[in-house]
Amino acid sequence: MKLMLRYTLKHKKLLFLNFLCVFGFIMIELGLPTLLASMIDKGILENDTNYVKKIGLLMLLVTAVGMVLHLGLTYVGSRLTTLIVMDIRDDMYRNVQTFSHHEYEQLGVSSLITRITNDAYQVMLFLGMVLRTGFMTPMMFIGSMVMIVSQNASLAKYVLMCLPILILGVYVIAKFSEPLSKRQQSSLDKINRIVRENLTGLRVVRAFVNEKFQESRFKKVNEKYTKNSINLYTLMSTSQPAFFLVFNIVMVVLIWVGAKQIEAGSLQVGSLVAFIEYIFHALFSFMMFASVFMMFPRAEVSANRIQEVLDAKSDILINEEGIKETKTQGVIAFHNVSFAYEETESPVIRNVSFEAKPGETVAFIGSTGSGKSTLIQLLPRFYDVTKGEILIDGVNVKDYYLPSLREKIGYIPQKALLFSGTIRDNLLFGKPDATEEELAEALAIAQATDFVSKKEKGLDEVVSEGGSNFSGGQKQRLAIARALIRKPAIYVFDDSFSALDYATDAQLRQQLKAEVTNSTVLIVAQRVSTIMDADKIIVLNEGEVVGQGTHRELLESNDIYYDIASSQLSQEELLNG
Ligand SMILES: Nc1ncnc2c1ncn2[C@@H]1O[C@H](COP(=O)(O)OP(=O)(O)OP(=O)(O)O)[C@@H](O)[C@H]1O
Repeated sequence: MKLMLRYTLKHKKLLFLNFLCVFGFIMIELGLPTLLASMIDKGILENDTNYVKKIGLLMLLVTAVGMVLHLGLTYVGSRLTTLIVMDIRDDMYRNVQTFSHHEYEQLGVSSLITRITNDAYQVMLFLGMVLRTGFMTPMMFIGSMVMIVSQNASLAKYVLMCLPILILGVYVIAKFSEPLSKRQQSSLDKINRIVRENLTGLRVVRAFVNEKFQESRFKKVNEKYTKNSINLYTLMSTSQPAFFLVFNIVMVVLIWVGAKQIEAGSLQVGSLVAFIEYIFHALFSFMMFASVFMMFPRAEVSANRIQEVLDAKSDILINEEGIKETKTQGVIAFHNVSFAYEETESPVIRNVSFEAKPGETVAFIGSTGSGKSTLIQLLPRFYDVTKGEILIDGVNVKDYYLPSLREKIGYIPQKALLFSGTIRDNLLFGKPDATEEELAEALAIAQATDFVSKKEKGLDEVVSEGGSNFSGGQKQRLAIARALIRKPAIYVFDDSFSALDYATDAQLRQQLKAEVTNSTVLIVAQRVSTIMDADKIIVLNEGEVVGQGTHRELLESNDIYYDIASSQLSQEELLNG
């Protein structure tokens, strides 16, 4: 509720206009039955045609004004709700951008997508309803009740008698709809997750001929969602017939009692017609308000899910006051660094220390799961160390203004990711103002000139979602070119050469070496041939450094390194390495 109120109050002018339209519309709606009563009693029953015409014209005019106000109300209400939801989505997206990997993992990417799209949409539906009818109906109800009681108190008691029954019904429906709404949104999260997994992993699903299994997985969650939705909508839809039953009973009683009063001469026909009109307004307003009230738990569930995203604070803050400039560029020092993921009990990095200077290449090798990727992700603060410290240019990474820290680092992830757009767009992602020469130079070093020039549109070739129209090796080379364009002080290659053939890998590293003479290079690799020229190789085993040195030194002194190298290189390569 607070969330919706906060965002609505940001648009005070539109809100005021909304109120104005509501107020005018109510005045008109409440005035019409009185005009009608007067037309019947003073015009029709007394055969005064002029009076009928006069009041008829007045009613027409009033109805026209009412229509304009109604149109205004719909326009202002829609504008207001779309603006509110736009603000909510913007704020959610902005906050999600600041999340560390930990918050992404905790909330789940699929759930975040549902929250930004569907939950925001649910809030929009509810607010639309509130703005159009939520304010109007209570006022209309109160106004109509005042007219009902003031016109005929003896008939009014029948209307008042049915109100507690209606209120109880609305309360019961709202109470039951809340848990159903919660379940509905969480099954939507699951649908989203399975669709996402299935579509991104379509090739694996097909290769393993697992379509039937995946289909049944999807069917299961889809059925659950449908069942929940049916229960929710059934619950909501019982409200209308029940309401009309009560409404019709009240009408029958009123017409019965009213007819008797007319017979006794204590009530005029026109007054009874106006009275019935007011009752219709009162009960109809009540029903509309009840619908808003019943929609509230559903919207509240969504609003709470949105609030959760807005409240989630990253443990890795931007640090506005942090250091932006340093004297040196690219000096790295890890001091007794340990790290544990929140989900894992024991540390996956244990007491790691090493140093790297500009012009040096430091490589990491070790069995899968030994902690190589985790270790280098601590550098740009994708995660924060649990113990120890990491210094870049003598400053603890935590003391930097976060964007300045990340600007120092050219990070090329294990899984090359391209954005949809063109090749040029993807390269400019690294440096928006890069010149044509800079683009060409980066492509040349990354060994990408050849395949890019063979594309029909060259740099303007379209990149599909996730870069699916490029091979794994091409994607890796474009991802490397994107990082090279920035000319950062530190390069971090997380197994970024794995999809390249040996010759391209060797050419790329050779050109890279000539290009990045003043930068510090960290390379994670599975292939010994990729890192054997490194100035320092660090061997990791279960998160611990079990060896440091050059290729030659490690071959002689480190069994784990020797085993890895001998499983990949020929005897000749081992000896000449
Ligand atoms: N997000 C995560 N949450 C929890 N545990 C994780 C997470 N990412 C990795 N791990 C665990 O941390 C350990 C180190 O993983 P890491 O990816 O750093 O290894 P690696 O040496 O880079 O492996 P590979 O060579 O296969 O890429 C593994 O045991 C892995 O299961």
